[in-house]
Amino acid sequence: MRTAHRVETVRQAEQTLISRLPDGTLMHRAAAGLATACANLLGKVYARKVVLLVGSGDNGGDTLYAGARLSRRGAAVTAILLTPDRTHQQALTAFTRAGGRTTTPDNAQHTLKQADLLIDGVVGIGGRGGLRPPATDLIRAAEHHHVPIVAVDLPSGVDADTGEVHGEAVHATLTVTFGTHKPALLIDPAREHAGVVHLVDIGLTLPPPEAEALQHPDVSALLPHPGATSDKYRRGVVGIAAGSNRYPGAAVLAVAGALRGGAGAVRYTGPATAEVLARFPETLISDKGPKHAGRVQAWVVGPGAGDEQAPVSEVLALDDVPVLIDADGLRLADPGAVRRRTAPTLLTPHAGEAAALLGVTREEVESQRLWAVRELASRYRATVLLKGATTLIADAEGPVRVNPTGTPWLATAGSGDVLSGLTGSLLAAGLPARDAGSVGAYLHGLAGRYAADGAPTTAYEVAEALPTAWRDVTG
Ligand SMILES: NC(=O)C1=CN([C@@H]2O[C@H](COP(=O)(O)OP(=O)(O)OC[C@H]3O[C@@H](n4cnc5c(N)ncnc54)[C@H](O)[C@@H]3O)[C@@H](O)[C@H]2O)[C@@H](O)CC1
Ligand SMILES: [K+]
Repeated sequence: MRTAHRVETVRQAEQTLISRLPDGTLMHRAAAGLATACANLLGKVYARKVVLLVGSGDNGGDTLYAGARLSRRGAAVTAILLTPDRTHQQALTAFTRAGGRTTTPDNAQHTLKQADLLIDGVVGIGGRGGLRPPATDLIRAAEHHHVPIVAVDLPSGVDADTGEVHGEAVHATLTVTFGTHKPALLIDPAREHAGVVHLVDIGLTLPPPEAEALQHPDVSALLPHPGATSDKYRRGVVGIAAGSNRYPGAAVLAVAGALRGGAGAVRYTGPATAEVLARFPETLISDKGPKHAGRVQAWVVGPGAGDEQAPVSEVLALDDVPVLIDADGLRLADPGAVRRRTAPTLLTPHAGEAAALLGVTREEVESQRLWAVRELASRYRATVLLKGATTLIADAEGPVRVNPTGTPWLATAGSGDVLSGLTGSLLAAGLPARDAGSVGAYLHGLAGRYAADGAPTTAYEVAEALPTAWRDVTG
């Protein structure tokens, strides 16, 4: 599990540790990890030209100490001091003693152009807002000359706690972060600025995180494993109330996902019976609507539903069954009915659907994804899975889950229907809504990568790749 903590939490953990250690220990740990990561990126250090962009806080201090280490190993290191009178003094002394040179922003253009590496020490967790001049121009110049950038703790300019970006921010090749990830390193749009993220352990003891990203072993541990005595009912039956005369394909794709999600059986109700049976003869069919469909451990409602209100209301009224609401179902669901439910409810909007539910623009959702997912979870008293390049899964409280496996190729018609079926199946197999959502998103993302393999793919192929993703995770 990768975990991310808010700035306030990091500072508290640091204070506890600092009081027990000799002065400067943490900064030296951070700088040592940073210098090693930079050396690895450079390949060889001797005679390489390294430029430091040094801000006014301890982030600049880390950078100068790392620069001193690289200088001792033979690199030609130049520090651009953004605010010379407010530079970390001890670090600056160590840096110049190690042979490092300093310059001012006005004289830095030529040095930057020739650099093999730029280390961004403008701001870390103490940063507020986007990049400010003169750092803005210097970063732009480095990006223009294709100089690789290593961000110290965070790419400067991003908001550490939310992943929001207000103004300009560094685009790093590598971010070396200390003690724990920060939410901005997992959540878009900031995450896209971080490049590869490397965590340096500086010995912090931390409370539960603000955000977390599952990895293979976490997903493997959560996946349902049928025992010798499991029959199809014990493995769970997932009900799919989806599709319409206009969109029968959504039903087929939701069933395709559901059949690969670990439930023992898939029951379908809706107008696309013929299409579903033609593709999947193993589906149980019910023509009486969700309420009288027979035993079901979780319902999926909404994909391709068009304006069919009745199945949505019926499913929401089934108070002892977990329900996943997707696509058209989100628009058709009465918020009061969702809030009143006692069994788990999982809403799975994309940014546009989330915007409509929140009464804001799509751009607002995309730029404030953490806020949007939490706000929806709190308004609906439900678990919410907000789809995107990094899908977020949140309850009103507790760590938000961030899915790390997404691929842009998943932005294809019908891909969301497969995800709803798959996730509903996991719900039926007994996973709590947050786990079903995060495991579903994880497998779906991996399957998308397998199906695409660098070329456009289709939703149906994503569903077909789900068993490969499952085996990859458990193997
Ligand atoms: N506290 C600790 O024990 C440790 C801190 N470490 C480093 O210290 C950093 C935090 O240091 P600080 O609290 O000094 O804060 P920062 O160095 O992140 O930044 C604060 C300074 O930047 C200025 N500033 C804020 N926003 C700005 C912007 N948009 N543009 C330009 N300047 C801006 C502020 O006026 C302030 O002087 C961490 O990110 C990490 O790199 C590490 O050495 C590990 C240990
Ligand atoms: K930084």
